[in-house]
Amino acid sequence: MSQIIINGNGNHYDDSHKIKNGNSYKNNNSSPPRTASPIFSYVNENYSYEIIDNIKNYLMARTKIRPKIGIICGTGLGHLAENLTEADSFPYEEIPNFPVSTVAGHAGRMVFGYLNGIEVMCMQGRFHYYEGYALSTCSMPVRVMKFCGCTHLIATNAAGGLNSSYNVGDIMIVKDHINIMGFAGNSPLQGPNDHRFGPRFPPMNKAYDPELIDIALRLSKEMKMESETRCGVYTCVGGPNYETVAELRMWKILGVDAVGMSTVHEVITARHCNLKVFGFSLITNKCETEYDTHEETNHDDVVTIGQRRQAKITNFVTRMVEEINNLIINCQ
Ligand SMILES: O=P(O)(O)O[C@@H]1C[C@H](O)[C@@H](CO)O1
Ligand code: HPA
Repeated sequence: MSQIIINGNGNHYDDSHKIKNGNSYKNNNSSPPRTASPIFSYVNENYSYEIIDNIKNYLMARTKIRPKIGIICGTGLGHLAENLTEADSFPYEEIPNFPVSTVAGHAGRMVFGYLNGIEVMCMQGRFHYYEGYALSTCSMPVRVMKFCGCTHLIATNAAGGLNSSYNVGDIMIVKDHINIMGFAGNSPLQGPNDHRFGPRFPPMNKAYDPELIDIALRLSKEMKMESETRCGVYTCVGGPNYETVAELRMWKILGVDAVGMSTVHEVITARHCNLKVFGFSLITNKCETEYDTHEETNHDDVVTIGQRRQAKITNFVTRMVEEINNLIINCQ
């Protein structure tokens, strides 16, 4: 029988949705559905410096991995984390003060390990605004990455291709974003600023590191992925509904190439605490900008395309991690 419980961390959850620990976790399909905790709903959660530090201490006491690179796996892209060796995995339920992942295609754990010999930490599942979390809650784990020692963030996502030249399966390196939710005054940095995280008014003109973009473009040539690699502008909508034709047409005029429901607030939080960012979208569907079509975007297709492209994405991220690691070593 399920019951609503409050765990030692103050998180409320229904134990009928609790994710199993251990190896059974590897198969995400076996996980029962999860629900966002009502305590987080629409509240601008105050994840203080001390709380983030506690989360860091919890994790660091339980893994020997000391990552410089943090990775966020987008919908259907969690396979990446399965490639980590000597991995230490932490289900979100078990991490003090952590929210839980509720979306299909997001396993819901923080994984530390080696990717081709390089120490990384990886969010296998992220948090979205439409799950009921404040933007600051959605992007809180980015600060945890910073506290764990990361200097770089790789943010990946599944997105709809709005640029009509994009094909399903393409990788779009994010060169910039348009913060549509920010236009309505919604920001992960809203509220009092703790300057120990970063400045009150962080610049955002180099949100996506130009050097990392150049490296990614070079890699795409070396990996013979040039014809399926794009470089464009991403935007994040609140979701969970996909967009109307009129909305998509408007964003196309505004210069958006790909539409998703994440990443922007994570990148803002990352830049606020001075992480260098590389981001890319897997184009999982074409955005429907005509009325006379029978096509409809659906989440199952989004997840399926992610799974189909997982080998390529894993190779690409692995090469990016190697390149970033070289940059880090050369800066020491
Ligand atoms: O977590 P990401 O941004 O990769 O997931 C996208 C946006 C929605 O969560 C979902 C819609 O299908 O995929
Ligand atoms: N719109 C918004 N988010 C998405 C889409 C889309 O078409 N595809 C995957 N995530």
